[in-house]
Amino acid sequence: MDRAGRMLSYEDALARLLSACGQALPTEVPLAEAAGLTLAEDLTATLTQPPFAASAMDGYAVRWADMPGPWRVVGESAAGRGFAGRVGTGEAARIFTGAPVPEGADTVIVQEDVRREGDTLALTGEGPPHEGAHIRAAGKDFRAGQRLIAAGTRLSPQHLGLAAAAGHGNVAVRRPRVAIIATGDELVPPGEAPRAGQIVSSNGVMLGALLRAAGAEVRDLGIFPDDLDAIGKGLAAAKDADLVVTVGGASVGDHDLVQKALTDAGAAIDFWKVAIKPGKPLIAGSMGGARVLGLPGNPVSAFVCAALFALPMIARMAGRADAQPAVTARLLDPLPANGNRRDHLRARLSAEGVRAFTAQDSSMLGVLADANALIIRPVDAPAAEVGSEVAVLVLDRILLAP
Ligand SMILES: Nc1nc2c(c(=O)[nH]1)N[C@H]1C(S)=C(S)[C@@H](COP(=O)(O)OP(=O)(O)OC[C@H]3O[C@@H](n4cnc5c(N)ncnc54)[C@H](O)[C@@H]3O)O[C@H]1N2
Ligand code: MOO
Repeated sequence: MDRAGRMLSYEDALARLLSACGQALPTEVPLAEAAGLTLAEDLTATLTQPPFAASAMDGYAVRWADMPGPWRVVGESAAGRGFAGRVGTGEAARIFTGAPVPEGADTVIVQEDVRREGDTLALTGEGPPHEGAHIRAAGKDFRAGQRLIAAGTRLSPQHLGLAAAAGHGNVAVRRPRVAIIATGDELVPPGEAPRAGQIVSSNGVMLGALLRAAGAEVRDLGIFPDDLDAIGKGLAAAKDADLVVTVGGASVGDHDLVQKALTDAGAAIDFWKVAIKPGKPLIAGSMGGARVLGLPGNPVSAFVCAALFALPMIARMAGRADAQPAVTARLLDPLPANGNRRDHLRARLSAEGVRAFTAQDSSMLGVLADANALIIRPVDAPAAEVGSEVAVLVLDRILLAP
């Protein structure tokens, strides 16, 4: 709800959250750690690739004017060890893939097309199709000074290869810092045996992985009991983050203390409750320089809220354009009319279409783990027949979105 007491729509909530997000400060990271992170500045080549005219095949470097031979072999050019001499009229140099083309030569003949006896080389096959055949010109890929990757690009493994070839060992990225605080007296860490009334805190590890995969630097601060002082200590430890994510204690129960702990810590609450399902009791605010998202404790609610709101916030803080990972798909089963909250049904998307799971309780991690998509049901959507088209959030895509 906003201060006027209305429950916000998904669209208004997202717009408010995004407008409060500034860009995280740039930081230098080694290329080996940069996959999935967002480039802070345009990346420009400091090297030319290939740095020299290079052979694309194993064979012989010759002058096109001397075709169809024969030739006298005068030297060898290997990758990393070029031929210092010159290829003159009637001469050839043995050459290997990736090796510099010697001065004087302008064409490479593949070795399958020649017969060599001693230093004499004769054409036996078709030979090169044209002057310059099988030679990669210097700078064919890129040249020093050329802008190769734009600021705001999410770095793929291919971008890292390009950046390395272009002369970079490090890159400047924006990696928003996220702190995660789980709250609840009933929680024990993963791997620990719960006693009576306790459950394992599955949200920290799930959200940490989700947000890390989205390009954030995540600190999971662990579990804090339902106690104002304890949650306050967690918030104090989180305050240098760009985004503080609390989970649990967001609702109306006597032990749901997150809002109170936030205001005690000096945070300003922007809104509480969004017209979405699951995840209605979402809290949004700011604490010093940090944005705060208070996610509901039910694991599916926490996941859906993080997917819908935390991921676009991280993208904005990282300097990326907002992603649009929704697609349309045909329904394989009918759906009933929707109510007054935008619903996000755990579903399975295949080449044939999309099918919602029968069980949609927001505590069910088994169904969430089987789902590869969320069917989006707009507010007041009418019942939908088999074969009708629905909007679908593809879960793989929310992480890979550029
Ligand atoms: N009277 C009302 N009750 C509830 C409402 C409401 O509007 N009126 N909203 C419901 C909805 S919707 C949700 S969602 C939940 C959210 O509640 P909280 O954010 O306060 O979450 P908790 O009460 O702390 O926990 C809910 C549920 O999730 C489990 N949980 C909590 N943290 C974790 C964790 N880190 N890992 C795994 N599971 C966790 C917790 O044990 C509870 O079972 O409120 C409804 N109630
Ligand atoms: O919205 Mo709660 O997240 O329905 O379970």
